[in-house]
Amino acid sequence: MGSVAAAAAEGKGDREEEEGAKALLALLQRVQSEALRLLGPVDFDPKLYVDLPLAPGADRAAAESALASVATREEMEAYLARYFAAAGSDLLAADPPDFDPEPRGFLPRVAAGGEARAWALQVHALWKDLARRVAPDVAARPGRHTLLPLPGRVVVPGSRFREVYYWDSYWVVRYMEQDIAVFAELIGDKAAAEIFSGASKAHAIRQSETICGILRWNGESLTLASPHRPGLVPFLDEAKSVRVMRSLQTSGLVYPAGIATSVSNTGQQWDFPNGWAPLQHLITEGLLNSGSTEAKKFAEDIATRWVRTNYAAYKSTGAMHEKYDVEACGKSGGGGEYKPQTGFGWSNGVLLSFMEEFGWSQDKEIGCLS
Ligand SMILES: OC[C@H]1O[C@H](O[C@H]2O[C@H](CO)[C@@H](O)[C@H](O)[C@H]2O)[C@H](O)[C@@H](O)[C@@H]1O
Repeated sequence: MGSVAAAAAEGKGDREEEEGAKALLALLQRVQSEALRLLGPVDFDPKLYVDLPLAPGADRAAAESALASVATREEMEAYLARYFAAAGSDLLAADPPDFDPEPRGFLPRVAAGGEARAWALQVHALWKDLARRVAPDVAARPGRHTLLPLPGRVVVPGSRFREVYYWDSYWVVRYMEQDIAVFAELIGDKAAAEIFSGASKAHAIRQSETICGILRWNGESLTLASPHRPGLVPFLDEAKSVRVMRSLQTSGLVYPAGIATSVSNTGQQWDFPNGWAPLQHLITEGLLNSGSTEAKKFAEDIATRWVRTNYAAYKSTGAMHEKYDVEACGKSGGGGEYKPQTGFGWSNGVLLSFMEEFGWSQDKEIGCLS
């Protein structure tokens, strides 16, 4: 085939894939509505349906027609098994061959031989479970998947959150810029692609100069790289820092196991009594960046509560959680639209970041103080 003809054929193929992707989304929306009708709200997780890739060899048009005759929960199960592959099956485990179970410079201020360090190493090992790569079929036949292809390894939050998440990634890995550059390229935003690609390269250079506290696989950092992020948390002068701290201390948000998300108990997950790792981290960073010794002590106090509750919950459940209940040490969070999830990207990143920043001495109790 001549090059013009080949390019035309390729363009036609791209258009077909694009139309296929739109049609798949429309079909999955219909499947989702049907599933809600048949399963009822309790057993229904809306995210499952939008994550379904077409099964190898399954025909989308046939799946569209067959949906009309699905009338029971059992028929829905059979229908899904026939036409779709499992949700998340287009993200493959990506066990990093060069994973170092205890990298050089790992948490230098956490006492060797202690319980805290043994646990931190277990949390570090969780990155292996959370590493994924996108299956080759996603790029080859995008019309059969709802996932966007990313070129390298990625780290996912965990459980039902099977793909890369926007702000979660900040607490997981600084290399997020690389992924944003790819997404920007995909939607044709060349300017954004250049900015984020440049930022990614700049971080890569800075990362190679920073040794302590950065864990690497293949030259990529997999934890929150530095506890100090200029730009994200503003620097306040000492007087303002103390005012902000007092206001936080009297806000009704400070609890034995961390800072609550809000004072309203609505049953929603971003409300009381839940505490989320990124918020503990942002507040702690802000206090640390202040010129006030008292604010810095308060930052350590918040981090200590958070580490203890994470530890106690890990000991009793064997998992790191997406959110925690700040009312009691060792209790994971709940509420909202889906079952509480474990894994968990940003919780692990914040925990390791706190351990790095504040250390943990041999004689400091890691469990809950009763
Ligand atoms: O269904 C409620 C929300 O669930 C997701 O958001 C939650 O998990 C994300 C991944 O950890 C996290 O980035 C977000 O802050 C959490 O609220 C989903 O991404 C949301 O679209 C959805 O509304």
